[in-house]
Amino acid sequence: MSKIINVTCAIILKDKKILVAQRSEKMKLPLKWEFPGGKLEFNENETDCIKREIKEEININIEILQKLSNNIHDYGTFKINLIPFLVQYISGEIKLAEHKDYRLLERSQLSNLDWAEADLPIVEEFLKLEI
Ligand SMILES: Nc1nc2c([nH]c(=O)n2[C@@H]2O[C@H](COP(=O)(O)OP(=O)(O)OP(=O)(O)O)[C@@H](O)[C@H]2O)c(=O)[nH]1
Repeated sequence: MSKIINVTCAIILKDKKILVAQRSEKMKLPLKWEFPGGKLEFNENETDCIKREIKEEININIEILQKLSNNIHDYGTFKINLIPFLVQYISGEIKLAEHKDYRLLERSQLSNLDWAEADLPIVEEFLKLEI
């Protein structure tokens, strides 16, 4: 049985749009769309983790608005506990360190993406929020 990995991710609001990122060919789950984020480090809390990961991967600073429901998903070869945060863009120029691409989308466009499977319930929950 594979060990569970704790991963934080951020639904980033910028100019009333939502930032989504595409995984590169070299990453696990190649070319899938996801909310950027990454693995929780030893002794790190979830909010420090998401702020650090977004700075490292996207080069921007964020403010946390709300935590959404986590989703445990088994990919077969690995299992993750995906911990989502709704966040607001604060500052910085978007520069991708690892991802292949990103988009700033309207809510109505989110359902059309080829998402990493673990993100699907998170997209659903976000679409039900009244924001
Ligand atoms: N950051 C992020 N990872 C996600 C999401 N959904 C999802 O299934 N994952 C998975 O969670 C795992 C952790 O992501 P990561 O970006 O820190 O690590 P990685 O696998 O690219 O790095 P690694 O190859 O060094 O292990 C990845 O296997 C990724 O496929 C998501 O929305 N955001």
